[in-house]
Amino acid sequence: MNVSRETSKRLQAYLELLKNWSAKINLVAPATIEDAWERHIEDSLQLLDLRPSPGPIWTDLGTGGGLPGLVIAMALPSQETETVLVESDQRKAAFLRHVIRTLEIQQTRVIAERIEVISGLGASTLTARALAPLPKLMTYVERHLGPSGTALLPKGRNWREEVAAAQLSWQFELTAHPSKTQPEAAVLEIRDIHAR
Ligand SMILES: C[S@@+](CC[C@H](N)C(=O)[O-])C[C@H]1O[C@@H](n2cnc3c(N)ncnc32)[C@H](O)[C@@H]1O
Repeated sequence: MNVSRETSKRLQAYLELLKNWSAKINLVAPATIEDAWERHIEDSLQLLDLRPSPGPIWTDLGTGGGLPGLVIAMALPSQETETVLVESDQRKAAFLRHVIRTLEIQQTRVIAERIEVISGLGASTLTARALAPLPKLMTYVERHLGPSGTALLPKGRNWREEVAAAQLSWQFELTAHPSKTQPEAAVLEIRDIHAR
């Protein structure tokens, strides 16, 4: 996805903060820091291209150091959508809030609690990267996705096995999009979820 020059500058500033704080807390795998634009920024931005239509709430579960939720919040057209980041690790949540304040990211808030205990967020779009295998992730998605919402879930090369395992307990509509940044990986677009 192409972003404006202003957004690109903010994303670079975010990467600087990510690198600085990574010296103290484990925000992303150290080996990925040098290649962070492709491994993290482009990997996150590809989700925006898959967003079905603008909606009021974009929720990112298990945001960690900001991926993909904070990148989405910086790149979304302003004002139309609130971004809600859920991250239970208090130090990571403090980092997310620091970035939001420092880069003046609008319409974005952090919930520093566990996904399982907070009330359903009714997300119009829901993302979660590297949070849990799909069968477990589906319980989180079902809790926080609104009735007509869409989940966009980046998954590694074993995504077909994860889908088969999840289908034992869940019915859902699925479109698998090839990842633009990782060979054999996919972004799973999931909606209309029902427990079997
Ligand atoms: C492997 S990291 C991935 C972080 C980020 N999404 C990424 O792709 O770089 C998983 C994150 O989810 C958070 N997490 C795991 N289980 C959680 C839960 N039940 N509620 C809230 N956050 C959770 C962890 O603290 C961690 O930061």
